[in-house]
Parts: sequence; C-alpha cells; structure tokens
Amino acid sequence: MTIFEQQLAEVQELLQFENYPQVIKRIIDFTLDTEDILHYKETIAFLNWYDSNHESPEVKEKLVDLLNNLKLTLGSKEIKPHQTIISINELKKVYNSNFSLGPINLDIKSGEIIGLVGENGNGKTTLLRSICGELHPTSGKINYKFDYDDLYDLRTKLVYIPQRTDTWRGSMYENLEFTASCYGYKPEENNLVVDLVITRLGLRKFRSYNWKGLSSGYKMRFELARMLLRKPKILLIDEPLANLDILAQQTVLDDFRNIANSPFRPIAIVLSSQQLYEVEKTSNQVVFLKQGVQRNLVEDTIEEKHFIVEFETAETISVLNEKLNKIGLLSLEQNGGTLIATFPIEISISMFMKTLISEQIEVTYLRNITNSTRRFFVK
Ligand SMILES: Nc1ncnc2c1ncn2[C@@H]1O[C@H](COP(=O)(O)OP(=O)(O)OP(=O)(O)O)[C@@H](O)[C@H]1O
Repeated sequence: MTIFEQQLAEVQELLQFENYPQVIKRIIDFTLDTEDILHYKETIAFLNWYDSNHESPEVKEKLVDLLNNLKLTLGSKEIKPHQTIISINELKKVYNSNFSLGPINLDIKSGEIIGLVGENGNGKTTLLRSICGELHPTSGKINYKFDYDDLYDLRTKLVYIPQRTDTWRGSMYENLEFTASCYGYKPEENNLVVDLVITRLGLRKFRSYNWKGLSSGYKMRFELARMLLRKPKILLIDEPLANLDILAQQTVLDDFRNIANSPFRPIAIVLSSQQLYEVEKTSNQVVFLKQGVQRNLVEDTIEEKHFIVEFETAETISVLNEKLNKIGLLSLEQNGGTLIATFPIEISISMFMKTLISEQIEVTYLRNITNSTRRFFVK
C-alpha cells in the first residue's frame, strides 16, 4: 500500500463515520496536491455549496464524488519519498551574554515533525533562527540538501514563523492574494489557491477580517496560511501552541501532521513548544534543550533506563514511600503537586497499577513517562 493509498483509506473511513470537517480538510490537501486548476474549481464549487447546505443529505454523495475524482488524478502521480533535507553537524552559537547553544547534531527529514522542547531561555528560538539562516553559527555546519538558486531562494524555502508576528494592513484575504501573487501562482490560480488554503486552516469565516479583528490563535493560523502559500521545504515555528486552548492545540498539531506528511509535497516542520505531551504525541523526533545542550530521547542511551511514573494523590510521602517500596521504589520526588516515582526498568505500568489498587492508593492523575522527555524536565 502506498502512503497515498493509506491516506485515502483513512479519509474513506472518516467519511463512513460522517466526520465531514475532517474529510473536507483532507480533501483540500489532496486537491492542492493535484496542482490542477480543474480540481481546485471542483473542490471550491463544493465548498461554496456546503456553506449553505451543511445539513443536506447530499453532502456525503458529493464528497464521495470529489474523492473518487481526486483518486483518479493522484493515483498515477509520483510519490515523493521522505528524505533528509537538512543536516546539522556540531552547530554551536555563542552569545556575548554567555549563553551557548550546542553542539547540536540533527537530521531533518521531509514529511516529519520535530518538536523542540525545553524550559524558557534554553535556546529553542536560537536553534530555529540558526536553521532558517537568521543567525550565523559560531561554529559547525548546517547543510541544506535541496536545490536552491541563491540565498533569496533558500530563504523562501526555509520559512520561519516567530513567536510575535508583525501587524499587517487590509483584509486577511487581500494579504493572502498578495502573497500568492509574489510566489509564482498564475493569475487564474491565485484566488482558487487562496480560497483552498484559507478554508484548510479554518479561516473561511474570517476572510474579510483585518489584523485587529483576529484573535492571537487565528493570527497564527493566518501566518501559517501565508507561509504555506510559499511552498516551503521546511516550516520553523516558534511556540505555535502558545495562545491556543487545549482543543485548538490538538487541531493545529493534527493539521501540521497532515500538511507535513503529504505524499506528493512532503515538508518538514520544526516547532518549539512548552506543551510537552501534545508535541510528543505528534512529533517523529523530540529534541530537549537544557541550557543549550541537546538531549534526544531516541538516542539517549547514556543513562540507565528506569520505569518512571508521574502521578497525583492526596496520600502523604511517608505512606507512599512505605507502600511503593514493595515494588522496589528507587526515588520519589515532588514537583509542585505532582509526584515522580522511579523504579527499576523491570516494573511495568500494570504492576504499578496493581500496587495502587492493593495498597489502596487513590490517584487523581497518572502518566507513564518512561519514554517521555518529561523526565528531563523533572531532573
Ligand atoms: N541576540 C541575543 N544576544 C544575547 N543573548 C541572547 C540573544 N538572544 C537570546 N539570548 C539569550 O540566549 C538564551 C536562549 O534564548 P532563546 O530565546 O533561544 O531561548 P528559548 O528556549 O527560545 O526561550 P523561550 O521559551 O523563553 O522563548 C537566553 O538566555 C537569552 O537571554
């Protein structure tokens, strides 16, 4: 099964369960993948009709037709393999302020999401700005393994969205039309592509809004729409989840996943965040930075492996120590209201849970963080 066939099967399943908002997003992705104006027009005709026919019994039938037509075109299109597009070797950046980042070693592949995590001031922004070429490394090298004509072309393909973005004038729609016209879309394609991208990012209702009228979460989505129109190889995004509620965070991460993993136009996404668990669920690689030093979870073989759980309970530390000693508790640390218990690696989550039940320890929260970068945070 090709990656396209897998994705098609996923969308067909969503359609079976009548999850229309998700199906429509994925259909827009496929439509953009065709790079064919006829498909753009067909999907937009459906979107315009759907605006006033959400409840119509014809929705499903129309979506099935759209999907079948897209399948015919995309079934014979060449699938792009995921390749290393940036290779970072021994990168170091030293500021006069004495902060030093690195050495960083990292391969970034198309189609993948890399999460950069770490507490405030640990070098996440410095690394993103180095990768996009805004900062010159003190030593080490960043190899860009894709074709580009000159530095301008390189910067077009490396798109960086900072934490705080600039204000803009006019409506969101006009701004996106302008961006599309600057980045090589034909005049007859311009509005069609803008319509598709705007809808894909959940901005359809807000197209006539100006900068002041948009909430910070929607401003971030606008920046994303603007950057996607540039057809980047890599998107570097600083704290995209910062102003979003938990549901919106999950939606945005899901969108990133699908946008990155296009069978025909895969891009890499590197994002920094404090939302550790959300990022870990979505990323192919997680890089943890502590005072500028890199720790990769998958490659972290230096330390001895332990079974580690994070939990919350009203029980006292002395009682917990006594009860959990029965399954070889090695340490019990308190981090705010949360407890972190470390055991030998032989202990499993089911053994831990059985002990909670047999020892009558009531917990209000529990998470196995053995394979999470969370354990770097709590050290
Ligand atoms: N241009 C600069 N000159 C000197 N020091 C700097 C400069 N930019 C950042 N720093 C320092 O480098 C360190 C790392 O900053 P950076 O912004 O990369 O961290 P961060 O992990 O992105 O933090 P946050 O999560 O707060 O955005 C900080 O101590 C910061 O003060």
